[in-house]
Amino acid sequence: MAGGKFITFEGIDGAGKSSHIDFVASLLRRAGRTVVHTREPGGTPLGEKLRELVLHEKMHLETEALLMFASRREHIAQVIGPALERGDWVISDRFTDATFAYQGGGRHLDLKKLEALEQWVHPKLQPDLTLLFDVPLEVARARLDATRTLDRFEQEKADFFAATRNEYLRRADQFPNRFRVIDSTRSMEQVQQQLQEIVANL
Ligand SMILES: Nc1ncnc2c1ncn2[C@@H]1O[C@H](COP(=O)(O)OP(=O)(O)OP(=O)(O)O)[C@@H](O)[C@H]1O
Ligand SMILES: Cc1cn([C@H]2C[C@H](O)[C@@H](COP(=O)(O)O)O2)c(=O)[nH]c1=O
Repeated sequence: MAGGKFITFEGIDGAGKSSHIDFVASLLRRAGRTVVHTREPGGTPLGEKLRELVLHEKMHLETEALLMFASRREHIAQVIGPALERGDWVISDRFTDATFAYQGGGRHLDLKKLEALEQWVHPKLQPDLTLLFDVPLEVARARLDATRTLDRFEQEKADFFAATRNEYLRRADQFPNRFRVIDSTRSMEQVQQQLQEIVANL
């Protein structure tokens, strides 16, 4: 795929990633890039229907993981792949690292099964850059409690988020060339400053 780059935003619920996506998108647009801003699960009409299901219906752990990858398959076919082919830059609020962190780390699904699904669904596609917004659980929880009605994931207990966060950090260690860990306990301005430096170096 020529020209464009694929940037993903990750972190436990309430870490602050969504607050900074528009900021990064506008930095890139100012630099003359065409930006496609999307999200997972979701990003397509079918993916958004699957999002409603996985965020609100009780289901078997493996069904949940398979639906995440079903949504992703459609997302790559309809949105991510064509955008990168056109040379656009794609910013996605979550991608496959979220499945490893939430279903693998948080729910303890065998990582080998997830690796097999990843190989099936996108054997050649990986983000060029993954921004991991990292905060202690209590900070994330306080931010969520202050702002919204919680979905099925957001209602999980502290040990689920501890395991999810650990898996994110383990992957950041495993793929240091792709991940940048953002200390999201800092102020919005400080986080934006760091993002500006990262984007300038892309
Ligand atoms: N650096 C920060 N300092 C203080 N508050 C922040 C910071 N970043 C985000 N917030 C606030 O925390 C709340 C949650 O942020 P946001 O929705 O961006 O989190 P998120 O990681 O995208 O969560 P989710 O994945 O559940 O959507 C928002 O009210 C936001 O304004
Ligand atoms: C892609 C993906 C997402 N999730 C979870 C993580 C979040 O709790 C929700 C998505 O909502 P948000 O607005 O981005 O916070 O879904 C998951 O468990 N597995 C995945 O692969």
